[in-house]
Amino acid sequence: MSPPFSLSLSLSLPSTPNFSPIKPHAVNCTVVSAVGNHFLDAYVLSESSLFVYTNKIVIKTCGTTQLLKSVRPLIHFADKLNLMLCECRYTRGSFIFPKSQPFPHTNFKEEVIYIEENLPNNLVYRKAAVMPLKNPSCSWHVFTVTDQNHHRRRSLNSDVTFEVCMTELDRHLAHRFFKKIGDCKTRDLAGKEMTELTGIDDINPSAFICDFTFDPCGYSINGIDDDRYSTIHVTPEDSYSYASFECVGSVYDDDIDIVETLKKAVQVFKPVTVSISMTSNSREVWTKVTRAMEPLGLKCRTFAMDEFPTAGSVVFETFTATTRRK
Ligand SMILES: C[S@@+](CC[C@H](N)C(=O)[O-])C[C@H]1O[C@@H](n2cnc3c(N)ncnc32)[C@H](O)[C@@H]1O
Repeated sequence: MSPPFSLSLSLSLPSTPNFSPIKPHAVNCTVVSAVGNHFLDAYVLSESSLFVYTNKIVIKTCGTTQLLKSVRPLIHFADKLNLMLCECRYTRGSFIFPKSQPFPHTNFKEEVIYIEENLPNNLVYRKAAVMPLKNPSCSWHVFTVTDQNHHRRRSLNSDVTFEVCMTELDRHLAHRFFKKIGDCKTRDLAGKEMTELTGIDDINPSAFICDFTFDPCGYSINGIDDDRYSTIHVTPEDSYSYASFECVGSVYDDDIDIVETLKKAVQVFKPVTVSISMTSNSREVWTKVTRAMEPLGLKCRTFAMDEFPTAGSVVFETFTATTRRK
């Protein structure tokens, strides 16, 4: 029997206008940098990140990429390695520029149909939900699908995955993600400098990182810490500034408290709006998160919770700044 593997896809929010990078492949993004350790390989993409484990692939893209077009080739290559897909998860926020999204990202229903059409027949247990349903301009979309052997299995581990979207970043802080005029540093050096200047290096000091600066602005970083990954992507342009942060941690970790990590990441940007999705087996973690955002001047505006086969509980909260930032 083939060993099982799982596929996790997430689409980040904005489409970034005003540039036309060379994007030769089906999904419309390319690998720009890579690191690896004993547990996983982490790739920075021109539009976000890709993490490859022996039994799992996590791919995150944004803008006008066609993320879901990766499903068929990934399954094809997994099959060549004699791996059998046992679980697939797709998540995304609401599109900021829905009309700019190319097929198959036309609407959530169509996206689910597209994924289903491209999945093997063994994945029979499906659930799709929009959270909260009543607020389509600011909601979290989750689709999970699993095979017979996995759908009842509630993972016993304490992992929690945070997917954070931040908009209207503090202008002064966002401008630190622009290259200085006349700066001829190599991308590696410029990336290292941005990582230190912005305090991103302090989010998880034990992570092995891979940072990348774009020209004339924009920044991406992947961090790997044993079997866990974290990633940040920054679009600092004033009129549509945006940053995403995603990480995996444990609800029981004391040494690297996952909620502290989350707080540090939000403080790097001091955004006006933040949405946080938490996927875990713990129903308690969201209370810690809500409490942690208050001292940062962020008030919880919406809350939604749902259960998904194998994924566990998904909690989605949105926050806005209580005082308008400059
Ligand atoms: C960090 S990159 C891609 C990450 C994506 N926005 C996300 O949130 O996942 C986006 C930023 O890089 C800049 N950029 C410059 N050249 C780019 C390229 N060739 N491809 C993608 N982004 C580029 C954009 O203007 C934007 O500020």
